[in-house]
Amino acid sequence: MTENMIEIKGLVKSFKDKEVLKGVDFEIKQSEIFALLGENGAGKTTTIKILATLSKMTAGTAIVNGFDVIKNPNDVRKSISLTGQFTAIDEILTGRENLIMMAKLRHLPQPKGIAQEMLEKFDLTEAADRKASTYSGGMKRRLDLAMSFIGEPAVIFLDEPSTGLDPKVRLEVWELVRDLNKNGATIFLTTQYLEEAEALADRIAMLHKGNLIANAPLAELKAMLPEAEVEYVKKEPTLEEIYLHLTGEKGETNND
Ligand SMILES: Nc1ncnc2c1ncn2[C@@H]1O[C@H](COP(=O)(O)OP(=O)(O)OP(=O)(O)O)[C@@H](O)[C@H]1O
Repeated sequence: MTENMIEIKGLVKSFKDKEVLKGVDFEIKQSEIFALLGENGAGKTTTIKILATLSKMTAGTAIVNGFDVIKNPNDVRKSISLTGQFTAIDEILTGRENLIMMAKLRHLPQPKGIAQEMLEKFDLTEAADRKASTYSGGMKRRLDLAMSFIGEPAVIFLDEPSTGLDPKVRLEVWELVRDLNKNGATIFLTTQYLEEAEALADRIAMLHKGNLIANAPLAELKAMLPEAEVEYVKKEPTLEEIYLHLTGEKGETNND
C-alpha cells in the first residue's frame, strides 16, 4: 500500500475576477516524481505556492504529508522544501555559509558537518568559501538543490529546476533530482521542457486553462494517441546531442 504524500481536491484559486485554478484534483504517492506541465501562466507556480503554504486557495482542500495546508501550515513547512524560481540562496554568504544557515534553520545537530557533506555530494567543495554571488548559474542551482536536501524533507518542490541552464548542467540537475528521489523524497516538479518530464517523472499531469487535462504515467499518455505510422526519414541529431558530442560530455543518448 502506498500512502499519498499530496492530496488536492477541488482546488480553486482566483485573483480578483480571474480564476486561475478551476477545481483541480490530484494525488501524489510517496516517493513518486510528479511533473506538472502547462503553458506560461497556466497556474503551476500558483499550485506550488498553495501547497507550500505561501498562498491561500479560494476553495478546495490540500493535504501535504498528512497535514492540511490551512489548518497545520507549520507541520507542512517542516515537511517540505522549495527550490527553483524561489531560490533560497543568500548571495552575500558563501556556499558553505548558506548550507550551514539552512541546517541551523532546520534545527539539525552539527550544521558544519552537514554543510561539508553537501558540498562534497553536490560537487561544490572548490567554491565552498566563495560568495554565492560569484557562482555560475549551474553552481547556484546545485547549491539550491543541496539546500533543499538538508534535513531530508518528505516533499521537495522544484519549480522549473533547469530553466536557463545549459544542456550539460541540465543533465547534472536531473541526476541530482534522481538522487534526491532515491533517498525517498517525493518530488513535485514543474517544467516547460517536455523532455524533462519524460526523463524524470513517474506521473505527468497537464494543466490547461485552469483544469487538469491529463494525469497519468508517460506510457499511458503515449497510449492515448494512435501509434504513428512508420516513416522512413533520416534521424538528425538534436542540437543537444551535437553539443554534448562536441564538448565530449556524455549525454542520455547511446551511440553503441
Ligand atoms: N498575485 C497575483 N495577482 C494576480 N494575478 C496573479 C498573481 N499570481 C499569479 N497570477 C496570475 O495567475 C496566472 C497563473 O500564474 P502562475 O505563476 O501560477 O503560472 P505558471 O503556470 O507558473 O506560469 P510560468 O510558466 O510562466 O511560471 C497568471 O495569469 C498570473 O498572471
